[in-house]
Amino acid sequence: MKRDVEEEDRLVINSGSSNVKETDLSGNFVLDHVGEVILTLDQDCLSWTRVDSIFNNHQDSGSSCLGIQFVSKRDTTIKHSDAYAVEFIGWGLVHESVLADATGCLLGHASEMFRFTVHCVQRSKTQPSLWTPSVYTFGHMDLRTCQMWVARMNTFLNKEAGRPKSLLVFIHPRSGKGNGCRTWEAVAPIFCQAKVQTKVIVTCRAGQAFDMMTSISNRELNSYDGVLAVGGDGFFNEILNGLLLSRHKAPYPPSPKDFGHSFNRDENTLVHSKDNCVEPSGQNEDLSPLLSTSELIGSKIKNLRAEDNIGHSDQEADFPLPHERFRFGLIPAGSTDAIVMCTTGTRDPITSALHIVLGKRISLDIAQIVRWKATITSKEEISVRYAASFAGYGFYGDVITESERHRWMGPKRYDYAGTKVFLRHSSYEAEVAYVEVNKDEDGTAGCRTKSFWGIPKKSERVACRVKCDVCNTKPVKWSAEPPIREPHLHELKWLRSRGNFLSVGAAVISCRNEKAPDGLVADAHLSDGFLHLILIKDCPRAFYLWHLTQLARKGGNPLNFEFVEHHKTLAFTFTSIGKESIWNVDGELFPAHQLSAQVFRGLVSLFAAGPEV
Ligand SMILES: Nc1ncnc2c1ncn2[C@@H]1O[C@H](COP(=O)(O)OP(=O)(O)OP(=O)(O)O)[C@@H](O)[C@H]1O
Repeated sequence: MKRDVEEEDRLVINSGSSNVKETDLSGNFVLDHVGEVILTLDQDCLSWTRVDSIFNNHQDSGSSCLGIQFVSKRDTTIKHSDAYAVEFIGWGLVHESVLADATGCLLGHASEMFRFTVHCVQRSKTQPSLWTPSVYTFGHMDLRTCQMWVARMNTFLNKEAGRPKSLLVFIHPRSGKGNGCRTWEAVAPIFCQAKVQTKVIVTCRAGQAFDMMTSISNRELNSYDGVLAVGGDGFFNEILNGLLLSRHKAPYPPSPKDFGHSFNRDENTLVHSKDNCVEPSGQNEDLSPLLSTSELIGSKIKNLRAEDNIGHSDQEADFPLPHERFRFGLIPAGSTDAIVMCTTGTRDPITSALHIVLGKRISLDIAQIVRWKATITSKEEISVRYAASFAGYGFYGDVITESERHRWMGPKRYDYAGTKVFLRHSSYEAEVAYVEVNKDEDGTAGCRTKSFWGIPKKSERVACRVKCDVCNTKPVKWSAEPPIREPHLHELKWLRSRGNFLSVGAAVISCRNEKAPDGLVADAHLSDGFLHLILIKDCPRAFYLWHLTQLARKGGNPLNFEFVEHHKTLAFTFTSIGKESIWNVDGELFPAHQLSAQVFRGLVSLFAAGPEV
């Protein structure tokens, strides 16, 4: 007989409790390695109480035998929001008693019965950002009872919003220490258990993921719930650019009147025809023969604009940005993995995979960087890049240039290159103009220059975290729109800084990583719509070392120095004046003599919940 939902809702099996609601299911089961429990399922969670209270105060943390970790007896609830799979696993052994002998091994007997497992997330007690998968096995002698609980649990899990069903996965096999494929193998079972379909592509060359993201039709892209990068920040940047450069329609950044390029201030559009876009010159290749990988991609990116509709055969299918459903995901396998650190609070592939299968969502600001000239002598050649974490010049560009020469060293190349560039102590003359942000637009915004050369002051920091108030309280009008639009362009107040800089940097997010635990800008937010412009003026090497050591220290104050300018802004322009360095965009090389940049608030979403701090 067909049982309708209402009738099923009233079903209560072996209810030993008078508190059970009509909509709940309740029944006696055996929880593997715990014993007999009364199991209750309601719309928020699956919970249990132990029938046998003899062991209530015994072994209340998870036990192990021969290296196998068993469930903790202290845990008595699994929230649906923390569960990602429920599976009926058939007939087999369930361990019923929990006494441990002197060696910690479990004694007692096991019985055969029908079983189902619940896969969920467990948060580390010492490091709340670190998540591990955990599995609970419940047994019952009746097949139909087990199957019904599985079906009902799955009904609740299917109601959990935002969980992905189908993902496109790119793996960079040579990322970081060359562990891209092994990293994916370690997390792939989580996707299988969660019944997430994955189309996996292992890249054979730099630029392949970019090409595929550019040429994939919107219809096919819309058939996925997201795209995952198994690799580092540079690989993520490649995928991000593949999607945005061909689909994001937006005016180029605003600039001061004397910046000297063809941004049409009246119409808020950029006047550049295909004639403006020249093919990569040999000169460019000469400039940095070592940069072959990223410049190869760069040259492909160069003239690609959303308006050209390159690679889209199905123009009728739209791909709106920001996209309501489609998200990016990042499984860390790279050398720095700053984006993962900032968005999950840890650098752990399993944690990232769990954020993804649980369908977590966080918005991310994205900077649009428009290069007008690659070198002082080159013709105007417009090239656009999007950055999710950081764009830097001077020290940062030199480190990435140097490190590219020593890619064979793996992640250690950054220490080597950093030391070499630090000892070189080069400074570069440049002019930076940036948009002043009024205090009423952001209470903490505006220009901050530091007051003295002495002991740094502790600054007031509101770090970005899970359910961040700063990221979630901005007016909707800011969302994913250009930060400044007509008719407000003429109202912009441009401030300037000109001089010799050791580095010029623009942080979109805090850029935490293992070398800089709080990041370059500890109070940068993932989606507040601001860029943090960090200008480090030429100073004695010892002072610069002091700044770097503050950067490397948890709780340090790298920005509280007289020679450091920190400006929260919406857009900036940069022109090199004397000797040149190279820009570093999300860890990838980007030669630019003159560029402009702006930030788009929450332009893309990531499968992540934010850091627990
Ligand atoms: N199969 C491949 N072979 C070589 N390079 C590749 C391949 N796939 C992607 N790349 C490129 O390698 C670059 C670095 O990738 P990734 O970020 O994963 O590594 P990484 O070791 O963390 O390096 P970085 O610190 O520069 O980010 C990216 O620009 C990416 O385009």
